[in-house]
Amino acid sequence: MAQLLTPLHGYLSKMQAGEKRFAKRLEQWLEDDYLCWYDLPVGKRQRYADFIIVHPLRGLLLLEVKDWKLDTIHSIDKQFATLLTSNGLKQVFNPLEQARQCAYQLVNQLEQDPQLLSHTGKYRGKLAFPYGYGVVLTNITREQFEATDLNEVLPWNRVLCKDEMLESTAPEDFQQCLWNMFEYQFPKPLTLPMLDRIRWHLFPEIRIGATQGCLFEDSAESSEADSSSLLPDIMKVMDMQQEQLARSLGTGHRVIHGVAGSGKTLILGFRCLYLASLLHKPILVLCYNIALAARLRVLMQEQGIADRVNVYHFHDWCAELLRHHHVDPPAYGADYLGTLVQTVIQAVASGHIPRGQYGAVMIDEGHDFQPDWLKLVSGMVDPETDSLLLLYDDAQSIYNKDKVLDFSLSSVGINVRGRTTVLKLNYRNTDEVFSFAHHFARSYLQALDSDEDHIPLLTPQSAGRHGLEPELRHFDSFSKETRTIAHWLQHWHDNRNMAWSEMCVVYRHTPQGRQLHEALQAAAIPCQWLDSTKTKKQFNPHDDSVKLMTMHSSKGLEFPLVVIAGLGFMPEEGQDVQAEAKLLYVAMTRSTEKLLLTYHQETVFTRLMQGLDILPSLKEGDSYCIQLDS
Ligand SMILES: Nc1ncnc2c1ncn2[C@@H]1O[C@H](COP(=O)(O)OP(=O)(O)OP(=O)(O)O)[C@@H](O)[C@H]1O
Repeated sequence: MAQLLTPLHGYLSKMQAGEKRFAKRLEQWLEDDYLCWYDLPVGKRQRYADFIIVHPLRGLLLLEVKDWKLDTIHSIDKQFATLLTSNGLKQVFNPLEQARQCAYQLVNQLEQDPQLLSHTGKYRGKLAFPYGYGVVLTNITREQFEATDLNEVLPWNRVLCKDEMLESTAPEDFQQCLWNMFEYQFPKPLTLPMLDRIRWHLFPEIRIGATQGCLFEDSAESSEADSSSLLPDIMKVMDMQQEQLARSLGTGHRVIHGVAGSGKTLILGFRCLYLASLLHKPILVLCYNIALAARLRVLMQEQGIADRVNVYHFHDWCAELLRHHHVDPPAYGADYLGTLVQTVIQAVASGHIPRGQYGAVMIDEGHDFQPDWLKLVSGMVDPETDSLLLLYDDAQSIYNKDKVLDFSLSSVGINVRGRTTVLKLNYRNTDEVFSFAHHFARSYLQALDSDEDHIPLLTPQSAGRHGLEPELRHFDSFSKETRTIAHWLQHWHDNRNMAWSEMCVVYRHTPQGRQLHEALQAAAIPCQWLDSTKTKKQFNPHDDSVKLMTMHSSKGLEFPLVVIAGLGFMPEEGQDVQAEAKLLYVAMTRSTEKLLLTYHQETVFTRLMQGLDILPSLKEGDSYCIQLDS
């Protein structure tokens, strides 16, 4: 079965009858290695092709689908067709010319990418794979076609007719009609990286990295020669599952249950961008973590949609709702936050705060939300769109002390039967960091009963990127630990060309944060300490400073280098060991490249880590850390 990357269920209502039939045939009759998209704007000039099909050996095919009947075609030439409609004669483009132009635009763009070209032989300098284009006439049979002179403007091999896509048609015959539309065949199949590059060029919105998130290229007029010199060597795009998921999120409620680093926030970004161009009401993005909310706000600003997407951490949103609707907030005191939430819930119940205010609501890190919060938030979605997305990873639930999600989602107004997707592949961490974190945490993470309404605990898989082994370092005292960390940071900055903004130091308790901050200040290292609500709200990952924060604050964030300091203080006596282990797991999985863990006294965690045979044996002077305090 072909992979339809624009999943049919979201598009069937938009499709003409013939398009629906054709899409179903593609899904049924093409094998797994065919990729198909429907009705997406492609490339620089944002032209639409009804269908795009890519196959590793066959190449790239663009198709226009027409439900025309023979007697509705008044006249047709190579450029235009005149149709008899209920409103009289109507002139439209010849569909083959449409498909041809779209194909040439794309081919021109793809030919700017040296990695997609042949470098030898007669096709040197041309695409290293074939391409074709054609027309599907869903209401004209081959016999009818041949009885006319249509062949003069629609060559027979570039047309697939009604009787070639019937239920009774043999799949091989259907495929043959598609392959007749290619003029050439190449012996070598497209490699996976080439397929990713093609997707990168076709659909800017699925790019990851510098240009990730653009739904539209900067300028349709920008010179192709210019852009070719800027093409990255490695093109990162969403994987097929992520792309399919991102494109399939239509109306209704949806849960994405993904392991740490599986691209949940990436999909949220795609979704915001897409919906911002469609919806009239604002979009609400909520999370629990203040620093994550700040990071997401930066993301929305970078996408140019900050005016249409409201990002808050949950309690900030509650306070903002009260302010905006002139409802008195509770007095500061014990359980201020709990009372704040209850005040909002009551104000909504009494009609002082209207429901359904948002065109779409997205909840990142939904595992930290309590049932009454989710109920409140789900009531805020405009019933017309009913668009709610909950992103979730139980292994990272670090705030709820009680058993997490020990309630059904339907009990809080979230209806996701049949609409839960699981993402298991961790892209953020290197295989080394990922294995270390996973081996450490797995004995503490217990699976909950799972059905679609309750969220199971997932076993993550590594995407397989390799890097340095994590390191665990012991010191005689915590003060020596903090001074050494400061020295290492300086070393990486000066000798390893690492920007300050790429480094993060995390700790468990405030006194350790203070000591670390003092050590970094004493070493004159630019440092942003997220020690208050104000500084967390000001967090900007791009600021040229080392970030210092608690493990809780680090959730949802990522940095090339993560130093986890003060392991000797974890877990403290009387603390819930499982909860502390989860917290440590969250902190470890923030690292995209290097992970360093430090401690000054043994604990149950450091002993467990030393027992993990994946830790490297440390040789003096032979590590990426530098020797200090000789
Ligand atoms: N298909 C992919 N190819 C390459 N990199 C990817 C892919 N998907 C995600 N990433 C990268 O992996 C990292 C983690 O993605 P993201 O922050 O969206 O994950 P997450 O599921 O929200 O993680 P967490 O729950 O731990 O916060 C990001 O740097 C993102 O760019």
